[in-house]
Amino acid sequence: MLEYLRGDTVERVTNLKISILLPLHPDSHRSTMKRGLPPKIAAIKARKRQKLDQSAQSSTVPTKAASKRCKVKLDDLQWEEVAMPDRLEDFEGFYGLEEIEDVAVVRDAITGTISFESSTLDSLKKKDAGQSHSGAAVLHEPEDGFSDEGSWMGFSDKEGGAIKEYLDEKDAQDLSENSLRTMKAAERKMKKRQKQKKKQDHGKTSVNRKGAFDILADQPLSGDDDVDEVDVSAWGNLGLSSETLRSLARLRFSQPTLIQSSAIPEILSGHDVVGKASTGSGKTLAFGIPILERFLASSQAERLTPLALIISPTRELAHQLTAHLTALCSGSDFNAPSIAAVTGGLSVQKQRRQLENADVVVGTPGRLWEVISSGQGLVKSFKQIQFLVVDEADRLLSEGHYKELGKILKILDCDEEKGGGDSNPDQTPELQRQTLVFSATFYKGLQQKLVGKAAKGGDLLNKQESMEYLLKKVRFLEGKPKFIDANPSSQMASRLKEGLIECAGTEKDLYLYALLLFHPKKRSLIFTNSISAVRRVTPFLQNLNLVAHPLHSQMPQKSRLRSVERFTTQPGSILVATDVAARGLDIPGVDLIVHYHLPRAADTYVHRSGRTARAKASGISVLICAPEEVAGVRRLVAKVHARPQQTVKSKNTAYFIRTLDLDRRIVSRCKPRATLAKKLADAVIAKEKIHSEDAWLSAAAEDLGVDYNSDTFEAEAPGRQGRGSGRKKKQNEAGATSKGEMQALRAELKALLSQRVNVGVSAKYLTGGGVDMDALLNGEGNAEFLGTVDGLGFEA
Ligand SMILES: Nc1ncnc2c1ncn2[C@@H]1O[C@H](COP(=O)(O)OP(=O)(O)OP(=O)(O)O)[C@@H](O)[C@H]1O
Repeated sequence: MLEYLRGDTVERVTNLKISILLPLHPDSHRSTMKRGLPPKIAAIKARKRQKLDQSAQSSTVPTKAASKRCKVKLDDLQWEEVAMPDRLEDFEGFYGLEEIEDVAVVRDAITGTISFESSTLDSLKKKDAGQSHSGAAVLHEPEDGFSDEGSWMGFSDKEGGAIKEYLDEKDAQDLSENSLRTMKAAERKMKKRQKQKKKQDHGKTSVNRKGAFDILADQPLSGDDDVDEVDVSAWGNLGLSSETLRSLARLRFSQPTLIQSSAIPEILSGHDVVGKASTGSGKTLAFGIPILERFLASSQAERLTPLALIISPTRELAHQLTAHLTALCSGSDFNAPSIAAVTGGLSVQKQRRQLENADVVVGTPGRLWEVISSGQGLVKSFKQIQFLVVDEADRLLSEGHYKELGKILKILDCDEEKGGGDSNPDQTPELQRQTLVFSATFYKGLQQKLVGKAAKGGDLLNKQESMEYLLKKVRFLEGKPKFIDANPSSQMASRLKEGLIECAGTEKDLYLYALLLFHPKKRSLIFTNSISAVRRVTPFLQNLNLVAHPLHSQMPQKSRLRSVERFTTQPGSILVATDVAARGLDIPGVDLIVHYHLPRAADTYVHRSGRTARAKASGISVLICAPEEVAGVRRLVAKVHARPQQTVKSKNTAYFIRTLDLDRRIVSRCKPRATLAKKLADAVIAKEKIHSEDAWLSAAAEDLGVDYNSDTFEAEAPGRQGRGSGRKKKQNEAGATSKGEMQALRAELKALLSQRVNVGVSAKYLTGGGVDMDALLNGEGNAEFLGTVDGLGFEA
């Protein structure tokens, strides 16, 4: 039986476990501060003691029920501190939790006074009697310790010595328990590695169901015979181990990219590095290879804490980085490091378990903070990492994203033994880790926002400014990191073609569809600025028989991964996404990027466009904009292409993004089907919305005990004529489309989709590459239209 203990209202309970949360202050004899222990160490000790006590009791005390109880004062009870989650140490020792087991709370039936009974002292006495626990404390009969009034008088000196002896013994056991745990952890790690090795030997992967990123991890494997034929001599002067060179051969990476050849030697020599290089230029391996080298060089037995922590702004990127680094080690003849992804949307418990064995941890700031700070001992373990990598650094350090990263950095940097932290810089411990910061973009606007000024424009930061900005946010080993700018003149991929399509704001859906028809069966990524647009555009395209998948942050994590997986595996599929997909995603074979909504900032334009033309591939990035947006877009793109010393205003040299030529007759032929597809999509969305609003209002009305009728509510609700009423009206109209009307619309659309739109198309497109003759002859391509985006005015 268990009851709450509240002042003197407590009833007699047996085997009560009392847990109280009490403020610790220096005067309290239970305070961890009084014992001179930092809260965390006290917590660990308490945990160990608790375990030992439990095992001692289970081995020495016959049963709790059978043991004899004696009266004891509340304050004389053997309170035990409870290990607190690391996060609570942020309260700087203000709170502590203590608990005690096996205490009976007794209320005198006549006087109503409360007293406590415990059998713990009794059990200690039994240990002394040498029943099973050698060297246990010597205690007198519990009754001897009580005064005539029955209150506990405390231990004599002799007895105090006995307790000390008992505790000393426990300390010795603490030590051996500690080493036992260390050995067990090492054993677990070794077993895991052996398992991995076995799987590698059998050419298996550790995942049953391959997701998008698992596929990436498996991708580059080839037979060992082929590996010997890959010439990796170009990596020769970077000082890499034979194991890493073999892995690179397996990946068929015969030479390093510029950022890799510049950054790897610096990192290997122990420097902090800030690396800037264009999208798709191999920044992941620029930090991944040195981490692998350090892993191979260090003895596995001596490392029981993670070697590296890699922080990514999005979940998808975190999983991709995990897969990319796994691919580097897949099929290798060495024991591969264990790489754990710690991202939101997946089980925290599972991730905590994975962390126990992880050599490299890749995660998003929010989940990392949650897992590290609420775990026990994880902060200590992460303080020992040798590499901290901040990928997409300008994003992670920007306003709105820095909060959680800042908390992680603070907790890793603070010395809890001295009460240090960034509020107490003198006591901030010396750094042991290297910090590696990577991105394709570092923006001035970011820095201005962070120092509280309004951001004007989005000018690129030069080296000096980037440094000043970074030094404010991140601690570096040497005070000043090495700054490596692999592409000082441009952050856009060299094989990227850019263009814009001008159309009325209300016709973006139509032009998007037409653009996709000009680009049949090619993997396309469409960016919008809002989740609602993703929800609308995806079914619109699906209604037009295009294979489209949604991706936004409000989707469940499993659906997010599924969308990316399908986009990666289905040829010619389309991903409609918010900017959650803008950074870092490395999906092979993305041919076309469409900015359905204009990017809000120059860095977003760079990163969105960077999802194509990666490594040595080529690709196309197209902005769809309304006439009034064109001038702004041109300025934004010119800014992105401006060289560091060049002003955007110097018209002669400024980059000028071309307007693409879509055959307007084809666009107008697409209009009826696009209109129908939009109508159908809007109707479905409106029905869903009305249904969910209705369900919410019905539930609210039920809670309030009032009747709810949606029609009356609509008619009588105040303020319904105000802002948004037009949209609401449209939504209601769309939602009112009957089943029969929907069926008729679908049939009409089906008939339209069975016709080709480019019958009798201008010969200009046939001869100018507008029609893909190979696809036509092979019976491939789009059923409605045969063409390629090269017909849009790009030079072949
Ligand atoms: N040395 C190399 N040779 C050939 N391909 C490489 C090499 N290094 C990396 N790659 C490939 O290049 C692609 C892009 O690499 P990665 O994702 O690291 O780019 P990134 O610079 O981080 O891009 P972003 O800025 O968009 O995040 C990946 O598919 C990767 O496998």
